[in-house]
Amino acid sequence: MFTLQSEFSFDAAHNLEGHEGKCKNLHGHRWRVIVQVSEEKLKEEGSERDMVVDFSILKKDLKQLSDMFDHKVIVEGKELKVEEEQITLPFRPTAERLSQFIYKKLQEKEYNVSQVTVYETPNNAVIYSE
Ligand SMILES: Nc1nc2c(c(=O)[nH]1)N=C([C@H](O)[C@H](O)COP(=O)(O)OP(=O)(O)OP(=O)(O)O)CN2
Ligand SMILES: [Zn+2]
Repeated sequence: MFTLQSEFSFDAAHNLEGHEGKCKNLHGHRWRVIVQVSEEKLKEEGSERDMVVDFSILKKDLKQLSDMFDHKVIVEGKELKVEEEQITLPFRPTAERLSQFIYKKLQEKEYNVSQVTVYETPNNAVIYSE
C-alpha cells in the first residue's frame, strides 16, 4: 500500500453554538489539515506513471478546499448580519465535522482518501477515516 500525505492551512473564524465554555464566542484559528490518500497500485502509464497521484494535482485540489475557508467565518446554517465573508455549513463547525467534510469533498473528486486530520489548535486534532 502506498500512502501519500499532503497538508494545507487556512485562517478562519468560527464559534460553537450552545458550547458551555468560551468556544461559544466568535474566535479564530489557523486550521492545519493533513490529508492521506492511499492506493495499492501505482499508475502504470502517462505523466503520473509510478505515482499514486501527482502531488501538483493534489495540491491544486487542496488549494480549492483551502480557498473555501480561508479568511472566512465558518457558520452553522444561518446568515450573519455582518459584512464578513462566510461559509455556511449544515453542521456545527467542530474539528470533527470539518475533517469529515474535507474527507467527503476529496472522495467526490475520486481520491481514495484514507484519513484527514484537522488541527484546530497546535495541540488538538481530530483524525477522520472510514
Ligand atoms: N472535540 C472537540 N472539542 C472542542 C472543539 C472541537 O472542534 N472538537 N472545539 C473547541 C473550540 O472551538 C476551541 O477553539 C478550542 O478550544 P481549546 O482547546 O480551549 O483551545 P485553546 O487554544 O483556546 O486552548 P488553551 O488551552 O486555552 O490554549 C473546543 N473543544
Ligand atoms: Zn475554535
